[in-house]
Amino acid sequence: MRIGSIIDGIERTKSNQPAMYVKNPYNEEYVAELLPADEQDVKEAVQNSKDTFHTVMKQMPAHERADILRRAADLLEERSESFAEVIMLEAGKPIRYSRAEIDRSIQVLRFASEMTKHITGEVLPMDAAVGGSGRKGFVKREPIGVVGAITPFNFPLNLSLHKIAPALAAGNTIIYKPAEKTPVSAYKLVQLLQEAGLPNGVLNLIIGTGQETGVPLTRDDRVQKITFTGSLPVGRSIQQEAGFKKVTLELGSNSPNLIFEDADLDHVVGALVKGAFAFSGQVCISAQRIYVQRTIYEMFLDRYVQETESLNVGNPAEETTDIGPMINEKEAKRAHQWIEDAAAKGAIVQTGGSRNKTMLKPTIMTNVTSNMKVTAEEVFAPIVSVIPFETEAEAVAMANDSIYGLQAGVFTKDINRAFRTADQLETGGVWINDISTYRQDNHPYGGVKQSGIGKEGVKYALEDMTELKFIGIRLEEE
Ligand SMILES: NC(=O)C1=CN([C@@H]2O[C@H](COP(=O)(O)OP(=O)(O)OC[C@H]3O[C@@H](n4cnc5c(N)ncnc54)[C@H](O)[C@@H]3O)[C@@H](O)[C@H]2O)C=CC1
Ligand SMILES: O=C(O)[C@H](O)CS(=O)(=O)O
Repeated sequence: MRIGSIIDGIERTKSNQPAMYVKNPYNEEYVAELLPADEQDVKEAVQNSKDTFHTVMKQMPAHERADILRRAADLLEERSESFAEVIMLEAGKPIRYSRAEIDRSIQVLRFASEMTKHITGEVLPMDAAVGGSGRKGFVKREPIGVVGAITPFNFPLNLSLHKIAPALAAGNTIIYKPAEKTPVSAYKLVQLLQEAGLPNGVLNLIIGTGQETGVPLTRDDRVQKITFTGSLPVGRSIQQEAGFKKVTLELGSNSPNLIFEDADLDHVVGALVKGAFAFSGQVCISAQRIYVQRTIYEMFLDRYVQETESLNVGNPAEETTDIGPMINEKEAKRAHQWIEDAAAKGAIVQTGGSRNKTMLKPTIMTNVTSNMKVTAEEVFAPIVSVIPFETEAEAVAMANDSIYGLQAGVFTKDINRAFRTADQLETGGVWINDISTYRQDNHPYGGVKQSGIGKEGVKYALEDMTELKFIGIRLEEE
């Protein structure tokens, strides 16, 4: 399979750039050849998106946008197995988890379709201001224009739809720059939306590297907003390059989970095995730091190690596989090195710790300190640290000792402690009696501190992809 950028509905079949290849991270089998775009392609895509915004999108009524999104959801449901297979092949995500991603993507399209018909404004009480009597004031939401969507490899379909679906619902055009590691699902998604009735040029696809295509897209003044999900260094660079446009940044994390002595351990152990190791920890809200009250620390650790060791590690294509490969060998080596660095400083590997090519065994570490990379930075790998605490205040202080603040989990049966702790945690979201890794697609989602700027979750992304316009009238006196 060869794939190129799709601009104004037409696929580019030639490239001035060296070809790139997508390989299955588990066995290195060929998945696709890419024809990467360059800066000139990006410029043409932006001009086309700008023109299409004025000639097509501005005229398209809400009910038509809602219908396209609903038809896309129906088509994705029909083809869910083939999309799941693509994600499994290009990202190495175990097939059961790939299917779960498709189910969520369908929901995101449906939420967006429903929201399209409820983009409302307000009527202002103008006479509340001195001199305002005899005036009427209205606030309406308008689409912002061209949205640049730059996405990561780990949830290639769902995290892309968290940008594309609300942007379409709001009536914008989009330039979609998916991760070069996982562009096949992106390519299939653009084709599916075209089949659902999206006119040419409303969603332009740019296949290419961050440097060749992401940077010029970010810098282009004809783009009104960049919505980015990915790593902190790239997010920082986007913030600097974006100039005078809106920016949403969904970045990394080293999410804390706090387990108090009254928690339901039967639930907590299983939930945190999944929360730390699903998709080999390559989830930005993955449980990375687990704080356990000292009185139950040993009991939790024993059960946690035991349940982790029962995970099936292997081929992501197999139904029974829990843990597959990491995205590439470079990332697996980097993560393995972090384990070794921590061990050299006194950390103990309770289980795991070994690597074979892209396969890193689920790893639990104890005796860690806050200056080790495995706790201080985002590991984005199947590595979790378990740390004891004595008091609620100590647990909250350790959890907040991070440059990140995306989501946290708190486990307790004491409702007062649950809310007290949730109020004090410096994160964009807190789950009580669930893992930091749990996300629903309709709640506001996004970090504080260096985990990002702005919120996603269909309604919230949509709001940020519209501009408020005020229209006032001074009525003539009789
Ligand atoms: N907060 C959130 O919702 C999420 C955050 N992430 C973060 O993403 C990272 C892993 O994903 P990756 O794909 O490796 O991230 P990445 O940051 O390397 O790449 C993400 C996207 O940015 C593009 N890019 C790279 N350099 C660029 C530049 N200078 N200007 C513009 N675009 C550029 C890439 O081509 C890709 O499409 C982790 O750090 C993870 O925490 C991942 C998923 C969700
Ligand atoms: O959608 C999700 O489950 C998460 O946002 C994926 S990630 O952002 O944590 O990687």
